[in-house]
Amino acid sequence: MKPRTKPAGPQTHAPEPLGVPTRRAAIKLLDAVLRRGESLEAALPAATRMVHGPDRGLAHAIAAETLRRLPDLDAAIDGATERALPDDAKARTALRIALVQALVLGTPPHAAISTVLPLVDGGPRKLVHGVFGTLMRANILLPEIPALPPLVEARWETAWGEAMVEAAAEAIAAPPPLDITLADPGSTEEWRVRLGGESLAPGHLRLVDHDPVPDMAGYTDGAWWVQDLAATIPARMLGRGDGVALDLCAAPGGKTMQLAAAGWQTVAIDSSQGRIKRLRENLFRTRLKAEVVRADVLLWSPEEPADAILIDAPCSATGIFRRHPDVLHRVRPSVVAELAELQTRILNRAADWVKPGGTMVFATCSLEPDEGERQLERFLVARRDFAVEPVDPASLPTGVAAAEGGYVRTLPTMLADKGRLDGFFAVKLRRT
Ligand SMILES: C[S@@+](CC[C@H](N)C(=O)[O-])C[C@H]1O[C@@H](n2cnc3c(N)ncnc32)[C@H](O)[C@@H]1O
Repeated sequence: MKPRTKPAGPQTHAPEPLGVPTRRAAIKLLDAVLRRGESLEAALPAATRMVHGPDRGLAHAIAAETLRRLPDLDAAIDGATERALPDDAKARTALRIALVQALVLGTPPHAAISTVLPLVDGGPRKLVHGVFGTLMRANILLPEIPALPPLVEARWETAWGEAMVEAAAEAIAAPPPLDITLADPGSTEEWRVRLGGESLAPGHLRLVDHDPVPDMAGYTDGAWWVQDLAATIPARMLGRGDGVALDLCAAPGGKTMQLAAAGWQTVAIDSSQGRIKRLRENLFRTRLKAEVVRADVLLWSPEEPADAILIDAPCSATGIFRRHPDVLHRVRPSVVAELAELQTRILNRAADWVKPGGTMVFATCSLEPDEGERQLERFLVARRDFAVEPVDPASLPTGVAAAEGGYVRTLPTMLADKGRLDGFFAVKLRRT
């Protein structure tokens, strides 16, 4: 006879204490970046599947702030532990997110630790509790100017010098101000009066204090879109539209909208379905017109050569580290080398699509010379039918000038008293 068992019923679990799933999501985000080399943006949907509404934003904020302050958080942890914890130890991860909440995000210490401890149950709970308590009792503060990860610091010091490294460290302390681009540059003063802020170029406004973007006047009506000032430079370099412009690697469409608003007959090409969807939504909201093509530019080609081409090439994105601090921890030299090779292929292919006498702008939001200056050097050797076209100084934002080689290089040292600039490289080339 079979032994009697309890009838199977629905499984019940004790509900987790409030706030714990959000911290678990933050840890998943950190794992995705630090262990698997994914971007925060790409990891967000899967990591935050179990949290909703504002808790998603909180999970993202905990992970992003941890990445901003990682070397300083680790230094604090190492100063309070007898033996250094391995980089990927559960205890270190738990302490990082408890500390960042208490020291940066203003979470009361008891809430910061009580929402983290359940995540190390059955593991190093005592250690985490003890180290956190020691640091709180010592009233530690993180340094005002964050430390950059040592490998990034060394790489950027070699490329740009000490002053740039200092500026980058200051810049990582907080997310950048909000830059917006107006569809009609002629309305800049009108919108400056309505929204406040400062204009650093025609059609640009920089705002420090503002409402959530969708609630701001003019957003729903499509009068403007969010776009970092440095990111507007490549399309500014092409000037007013005169013919057909191909926008390669176009989504989510910041530069497509600039080109369309400047009068170019614009064709926007991108391979990503999700990002193309956002590009279409942006065009719909701003009522700007462009032909949208979903294609891999390494396989696609236009029916006819174009008057102008803008290549905002896929890159390491290290220039936008203020908004995407994950790049500081996941972009290794091998990643830069791979992307530089892809950029070379896209650039050489697109060069054949420029009409004789036409222009091409190549740009990357990178602080790695291999994705900018070196890329240009290689291209000019390979393509004798192209020359660097001088940039009209009036097309550049306040405080930005072309370098001696005719290209534009922006660094976080620039506009230091006005909220700084992202790192960008852009060059305008003419087919002779
Ligand atoms: C720097 S982002 C573009 C940003 C965009 N230009 C803007 O201003 O909003 C690079 C884009 O390149 C696209 N991309 C990457 N490889 C591609 C390829 N082989 N063909 C087409 N698009 C590609 C990515 O999907 C991504 O949207």
